[in-house]
Amino acid sequence: MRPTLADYTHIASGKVRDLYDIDGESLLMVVSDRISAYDHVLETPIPDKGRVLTAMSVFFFNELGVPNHLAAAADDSRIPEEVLGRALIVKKLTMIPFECVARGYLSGSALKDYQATGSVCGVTLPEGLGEASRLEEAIFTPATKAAIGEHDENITFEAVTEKLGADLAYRLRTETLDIYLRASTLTEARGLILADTKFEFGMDSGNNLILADEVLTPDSSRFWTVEDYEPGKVQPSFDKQFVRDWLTSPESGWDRDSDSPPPPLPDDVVDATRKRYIEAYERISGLSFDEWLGESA
Ligand SMILES: Nc1ncnc(-c2cnn(Cc3cccc(F)c3)c2)c1Cl
Repeated sequence: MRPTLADYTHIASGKVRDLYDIDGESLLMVVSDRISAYDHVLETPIPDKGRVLTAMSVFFFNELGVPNHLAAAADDSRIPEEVLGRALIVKKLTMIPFECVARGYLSGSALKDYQATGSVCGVTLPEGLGEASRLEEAIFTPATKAAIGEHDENITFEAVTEKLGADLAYRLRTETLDIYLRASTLTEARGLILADTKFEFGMDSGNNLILADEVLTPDSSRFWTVEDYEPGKVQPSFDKQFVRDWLTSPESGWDRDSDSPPPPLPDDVVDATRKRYIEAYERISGLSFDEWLGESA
């Protein structure tokens, strides 16, 4: 007989995820089927999104072979039935208060910083770069963790050093770039560009650096297709483009610049998006999503 979520203490919520305390040492990280777009959490869930993103994190935690916070199998008996397949038991860590972002391509806030200053997080880049330019070498672009609804703020490596000391700052940069390089090599061989990704690290009681949170999911990363890659313009998001296109089409009746919440998504957009998440997982992992535990929504 599995426990229920009510047996656990809710301790944090992100836009699409929730964190519970199990016993003071282990946490339950629950991924919902919610999807966000244009800084709004949409009212229409994407069935199985939580399970696919959980399966992706587990695949990469196993693939990368670096110390991580997974503390039990994905079918551990402490995981409630209602979240089986989209929840993981993780070791409670002392989290490092910075988002560790690796970028192999210039996009989003990094592109804005580059266009304003010629650099990103204090790293000067070559002239003449634009939207989605591939960088000769991936860069470490740390950021402060913003509250829900706010944007993370890019900071310099020196600022991280000031806060954490040089040793830990160097280790974070090295780990972040090493993992990005290995993951992006793997995904690109399967036709998907990992343009950038965000890691979170924590320290365990033995003062070891542990890879935590979600890893290399479409919520923590930008995925583009190799096939459609064309620098100089905003690349279509592998997983969210159907949602973005519909929300900005006349059919939705929504004005992105207004404060009004986005309307519910039509079934065909939901279904196409669900299929994209499953496609990303199956192409990257080489596994069938049908084999992943939990009930398909
Ligand atoms: N292993 C860990 N130990 C201690 N704390 C965390 C931790 C705290 N915050 N977050 C991000 C977050 C916020 C909201 C919902 C989420 F599912 C995740 C992760 C972790 Cl992963």
